[in-house]
Amino acid sequence: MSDERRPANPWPPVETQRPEIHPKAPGPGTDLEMHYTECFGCGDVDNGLHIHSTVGESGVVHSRFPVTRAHQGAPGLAHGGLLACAFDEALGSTVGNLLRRPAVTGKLETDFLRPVPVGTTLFIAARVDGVAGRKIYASADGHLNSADGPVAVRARGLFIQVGLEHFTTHGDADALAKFTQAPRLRHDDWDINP
Ligand SMILES: CCCCCCCCCCCCCC(=O)SCCNC(=O)CCNC(=O)[C@H](O)C(C)(C)COP(=O)(O)OP(=O)(O)OC[C@H]1O[C@@H](n2cnc3c(N)ncnc32)[C@H](O)[C@@H]1OP(=O)(O)O
Repeated sequence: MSDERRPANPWPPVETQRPEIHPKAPGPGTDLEMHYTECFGCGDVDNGLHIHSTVGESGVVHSRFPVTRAHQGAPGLAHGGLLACAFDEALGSTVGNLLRRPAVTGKLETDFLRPVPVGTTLFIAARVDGVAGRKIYASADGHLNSADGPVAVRARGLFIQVGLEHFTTHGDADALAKFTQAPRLRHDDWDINP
């Protein structure tokens, strides 16, 4: 089905406020470092997605996902679940870097409009659309092979702001300590009160 014929639900689905870019958010032109070396999306992980992101103008973050044979589902084509993963990363990174609020994915929906062949690079443009209390709504378009190439995948995500104890309670406290000691990620520069 073409994009135009897909039913369009209102987005964001609730009344929201305009997102406020954090004063210490990286500015336009900044290449974002991997937020965690072991992250499957942006980290230095064998057969990971190796996504690189750059802050663009007007609250847009541009991410590139080079699709390799390690990312196949059908022969020669990217696996849909890994494409969803790429958008989770791109959206989560946009929320985290621009708002500097720790947040986790509550809901992620994807529209797969065109196949994404191995050997292509998906250019993902993501933005924060609105904020309602702890709920942060973000969306992204994934273009084939260039920033203005045809849109192959679209995604919308709801991120829920959490306190840092979310990660120490449910995750690896030592890894989190290393994560938040990195100068760029100092958590006293975050908005951590949900
Ligand atoms: C400088 C910084 C850089 C950092 C870069 C970082 C990059 C990171 C990149 C990595 C990217 C990868 C990122 C990842 O992979 S994150 C990993 C994947 N996600 C998770 O593991 C999250 C698991 N879920 C939970 O922990 C809890 O369920 C959470 C914390 C989400 C909510 O449990 P909590 O008990 O705390 O809150 P609540 O249940 O009262 O909900 C609160 C509000 O939210 C609404 N709600 C919740 N869920 C949904 C839903 N599905 N649809 C619609 N609405 C939903 C809910 O109705 C309520 O609304 P309201 O009643 O208030 O109106």
